[in-house]
Amino acid sequence: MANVNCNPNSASDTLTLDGIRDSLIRQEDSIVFSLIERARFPLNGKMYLHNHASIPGFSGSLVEFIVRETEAVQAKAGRYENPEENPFFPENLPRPLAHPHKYPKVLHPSGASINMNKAIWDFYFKKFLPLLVADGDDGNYAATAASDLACLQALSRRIHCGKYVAEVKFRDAPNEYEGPIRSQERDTLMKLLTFEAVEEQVKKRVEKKAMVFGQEVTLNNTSGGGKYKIDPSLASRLYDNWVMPLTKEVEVEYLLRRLE
Ligand SMILES: O=C(O)C(=O)C[C@]1(C(=O)O)C=C[C@@H](O)C=C1
Repeated sequence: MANVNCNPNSASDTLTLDGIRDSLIRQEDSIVFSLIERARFPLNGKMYLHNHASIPGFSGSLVEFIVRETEAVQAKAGRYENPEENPFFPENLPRPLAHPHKYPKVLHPSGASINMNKAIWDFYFKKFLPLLVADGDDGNYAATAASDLACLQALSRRIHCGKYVAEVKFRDAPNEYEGPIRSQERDTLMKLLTFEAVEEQVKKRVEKKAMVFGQEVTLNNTSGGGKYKIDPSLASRLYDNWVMPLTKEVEVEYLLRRLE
């Protein structure tokens, strides 16, 4: 079974760039499926309006309400004890009530302070979502918000795996990275960690996954006539414009702190 985790399952599992890339490839499936699920609903724009839902004792949009409440429940169950998981609303999260699982510590401790979720929230709602879904309002707000959260969590998990990618790149070539880390040269670090050929493959594969997962499956061999549940080129654009640039930003931020 392909590994969905960037964090190794046990302290003895070695961290390798190939292993982490395999996990990123597996996570593409989760991301593409979550987009297909969200695209079942129209925009349902009222969900995103501040205070439109008039929830007693709560100030914010309905989607914010659902994300905050869901994160609180998941925090109690220990979700954010996993160093791969980052909450969208980290303030005042309840402590875990469930018996904690011991995750192997492979990251530098200062990596925990990196949380890119504000940028993820902003691009997802302001730029990406209007391209993904049809205009309109079908009133299915709670189900729609739950599917937004599934997209956000899958994207956040993938983008924050940049911490593991950066850690393994540093361990594989400390001599190359130490100089630019000491002089805090962002641009040099960005160049060192970029592999354009890999990025091209990622974009092509994600587009293909959107075609394969988003086609109509029938029992006779007639295809859906080239109709897909989401536009395959949009999946590739999502990675090109936001997912990979933010993953690289996580990698740079991590490396800048790596020798603290
Ligand atoms: O695979 C890597 O080396 C990564 O750093 C991940 C990733 C990506 O986000 O997919 C980001 C930067 C590289 O240029 C290639 C791919």
